[in-house]
Amino acid sequence: MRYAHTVEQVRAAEGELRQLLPEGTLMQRAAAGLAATCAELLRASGRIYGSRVVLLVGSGDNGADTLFAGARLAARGARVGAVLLDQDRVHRAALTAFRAAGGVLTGDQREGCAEIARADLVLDGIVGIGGRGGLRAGALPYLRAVERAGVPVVAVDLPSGVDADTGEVAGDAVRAAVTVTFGTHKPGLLVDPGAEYAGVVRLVPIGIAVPSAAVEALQHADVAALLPRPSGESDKYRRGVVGIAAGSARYPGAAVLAVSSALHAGAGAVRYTGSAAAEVVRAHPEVLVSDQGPAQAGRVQAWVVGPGLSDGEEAQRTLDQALDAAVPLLLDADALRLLARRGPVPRPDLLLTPHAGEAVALLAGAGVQATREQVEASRLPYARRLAELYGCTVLLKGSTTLVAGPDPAVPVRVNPTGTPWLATAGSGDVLSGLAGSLLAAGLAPLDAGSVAAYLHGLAGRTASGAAEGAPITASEVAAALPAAWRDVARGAETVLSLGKQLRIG
Ligand SMILES: NC(=O)C1=CN([C@@H]2O[C@H](COP(=O)(O)OP(=O)(O)OC[C@H]3O[C@@H](n4cnc5c(N)ncnc54)[C@H](O)[C@@H]3O)[C@@H](O)[C@H]2O)[C@@H](O)CC1
Ligand SMILES: Nc1ncnc2c1ncn2[C@@H]1O[C@H](COP(=O)(O)OP(=O)(O)O)[C@@H](O)[C@H]1O
Ligand SMILES: [K+]
Repeated sequence: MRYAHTVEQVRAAEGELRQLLPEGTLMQRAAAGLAATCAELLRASGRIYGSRVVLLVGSGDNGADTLFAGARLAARGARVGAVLLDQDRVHRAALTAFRAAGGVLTGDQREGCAEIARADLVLDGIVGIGGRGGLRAGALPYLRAVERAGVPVVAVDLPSGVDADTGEVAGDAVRAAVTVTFGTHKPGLLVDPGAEYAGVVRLVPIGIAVPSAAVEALQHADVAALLPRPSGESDKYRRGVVGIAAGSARYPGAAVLAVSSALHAGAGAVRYTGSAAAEVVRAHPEVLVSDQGPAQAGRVQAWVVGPGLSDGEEAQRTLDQALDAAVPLLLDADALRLLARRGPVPRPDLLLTPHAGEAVALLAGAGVQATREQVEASRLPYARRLAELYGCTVLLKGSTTLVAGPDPAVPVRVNPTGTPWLATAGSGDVLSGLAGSLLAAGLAPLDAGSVAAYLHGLAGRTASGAAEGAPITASEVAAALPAAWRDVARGAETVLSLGKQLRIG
């Protein structure tokens, strides 16, 4: 599991440890880890000796870490220049160490920008966890120079301008190739839009012990431990039967897709009820179909209601029957809009899987007005809010998928395997069938949602191909689920080569 903690938690843990250690120890640990990563990057693209490095140095300890790391690089022969964003407020000891090691201060803004244009690497030490609001105006000319030169940036602790606790970006922020973060991950490094700015994230342990995380991300081993596997005692009923109420005359395909992924997940059998029975059986002869609603469709261990269901009276009846059944329930797509009309039905065994637009409808159903843009910009707070308002687990889909439970003390799960190639029609139907099947196999809603998102992301990547990828269909994502499952079950660490993907390992 990969954990992320809030600024408040980090500060409390650092405060405790600092009492026990000689002054400056934590900062030196941070600087050493930072310098080691920078040295590795410089070596990979040439050599350290004679390479050009520019430090963007803010007024706090983030700037101090950067100066101490710059001193280490200068001592190894790099030509390191520092831009002081606030000439009057700079960590004195760090500046002294930097100059003693041969580091130089750049002159005025023009000279600083010219240095950036020639640099091999820029370190962003403008602000770390002490940053508030968007970046201040003084830093912007240097950011523009970095963008013009296309020089890679290593962000120190987190990209300046990204909110550490939420991943929100108010105004400008640094776009890093690599972020070297200290002690623990910060939620803003794992959740978009912040995660987009962080690039590859590397954690430098500095010895702090932090309590229960605010956010966590599953890794292969965690998912492998949660995957339901049949044993010698198993039969199809004991493995769990999932019921799918989906599809309509207009959208029969949604039913086929949800059923198809449900068949490839943990359940031993899939029941289908709805108007697309003929299409479902043609595609998947192994499915038990019924034209009755959930109340008469036979026993299941979990229901999935919503993909392509439409929102008429029949759909409403289907939802009501599924809500009455005393088994775990996943609501997606049209069922979410129907639920929004009626408002929260708090149930610990309920899993909602909205995208941002459906989240807006659910929020409105609970009396909270928000726009799609607001939800996308503040994914973490809105996922938490929805889970609290609806008293159930919420999987918020999109650029980073989050799964939040109703108890605010339980960490929100962020999915590390997503790929934008999944933004293809019907891929949400595949996700809901998969998660429903895992619910039927006995996983708790938080586990079912996060394991489903993990496998769905891996399947998307597998279907799309390595590196740059290629467009995929939702059917191909469903077909790639067994490969994703095997990959996880083997326990092999998938080495995914692109920047964002490296966070998995
Ligand atoms: N606290 C500790 O024990 C450790 C802290 N470390 C470093 O210290 C950092 C936190 O240091 P600080 O608490 O001094 O805070 P920061 O250095 O993150 O930022 C605070 C300073 O930035 C200014 N500032 C705030 N918002 C800004 C904005 N939007 N634009 C420009 N300037 C802004 C403030 O006026 C203040 O002077 C961490 O991110 C990490 O890099 C590490 O050395 C590890 C140990
Ligand atoms: N930019 C993105 N990056 C990663 N995943 C995405 C992105 N956009 C959408 N997705 C994923 O694609 C799927 C789309 O689901 P959904 O919006 O319900 O589409 P549909 O209704 O067509 O099935 C979700 O799993 C979502 O998380
Ligand atoms: K920074």
